[in-house]
Amino acid sequence: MAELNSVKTKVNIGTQAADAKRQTIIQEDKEIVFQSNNFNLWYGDNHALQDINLTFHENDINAIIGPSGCGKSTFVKSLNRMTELVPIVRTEGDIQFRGDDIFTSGMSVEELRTRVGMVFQKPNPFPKSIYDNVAYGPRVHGIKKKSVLDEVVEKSLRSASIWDEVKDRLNDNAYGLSGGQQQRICIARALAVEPEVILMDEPTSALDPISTTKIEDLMQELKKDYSIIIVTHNMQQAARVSGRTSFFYQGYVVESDDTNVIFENPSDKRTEDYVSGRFG
Ligand SMILES: Nc1ncnc2c1ncn2[C@@H]1O[C@H](COP(=O)(O)OP(=O)(O)OP(=O)(O)O)[C@@H](O)[C@H]1O
Repeated sequence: MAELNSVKTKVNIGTQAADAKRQTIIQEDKEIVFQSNNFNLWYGDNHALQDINLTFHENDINAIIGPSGCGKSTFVKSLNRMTELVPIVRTEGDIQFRGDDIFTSGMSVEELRTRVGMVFQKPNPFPKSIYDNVAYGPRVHGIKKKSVLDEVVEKSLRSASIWDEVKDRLNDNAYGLSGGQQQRICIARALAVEPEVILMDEPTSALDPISTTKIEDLMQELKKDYSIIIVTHNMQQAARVSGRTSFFYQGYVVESDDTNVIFENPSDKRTEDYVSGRFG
C-alpha cells in the first residue's frame, strides 16, 4: 500500500511538473497586458515600492500576496494611476499597458481607468438603483438610448452572475442587496464599460464563504475574456484561483511565478515561510 502511495505521489508530482511546463508554454503564447519596469513609488519619504519588475498576461488571474503594508494595494492602484490621487506620491520607472507607458504615452487617465477597471475590498455601490449603478459608466460615456442601456445592463449583470437574482428588482436600491450581491453589482458596474483588465483589491475579504465561492467561480468565467489582477490575504484563495502569483515583501517582489511553483516549490525561503503561514 505504502509503495502504491509512493507511486501515486511520484505520478502526481510528474503530472504537476508537466502542468507547470504546459502552463509556462501557454503563458508565452499570451499577449502581455501589463509590464512594470523598475517601478518605484514613494509616499513622501516612505519608499513603498522598490524596483518592481512584473509582467501580466491576458486571460490570466494574477494573485498578489504578501504581509500587511508590503505595497500590494499601492502597486495595484498604480496600474490605473489611482495612487496619483495622493498628493505626496512620487514615482520612477515605468508601467506599460499593452506596450504604452501609462504615464507618458498620452493616454488619458479616463481612458486608462475605462480599460482597467477596479473592484475594491468593501462593496461600494452608489446609492442608486441596481440598474443605475450598472448604467452609470455607459451613461458617462455618452450612451443615452434606453434600449442600448438595457442591453448593456443585462449583459453586465449576466456576466457578473447576478442577473437571475436581480432581474425582477432592477429599480430597487443596490444598498438593499447582501454584501456578496453588492460586490457582484460592483463587478457588473466595472464590466459595463468593457474593460480589458479588472483589478481586484481583496474583493472577498468582507464576504461570507458562500459569496466568496460565487466570486471565485465568477473570476474563472471572467478570465476567458479579461485579465484579472487580484490582491488577496487568503493563501487558499490565491492557490485556488490564480495561474500566476507574485509575493511582495517590504515593498519589493521576492518571487513571481506559476502559482503551483510559488506554493509547492518556491525558490526563496521567505516565500516558503509566508505561504506556509509561518509569518504575515
Ligand atoms: N495614502 C497613503 N499615504 C501615505 N502612505 C501610504 C498610503 N497608502 C499606503 N501607504 C503606505 O505605503 C505602504 C504600503 O501600503 P499598502 O496599503 O500598499 O500595503 P498592502 O500590502 O496593500 O497592505 P494591506 O495588506 O494591509 O492592505 C505602507 O507603509 C503604507 O503605510
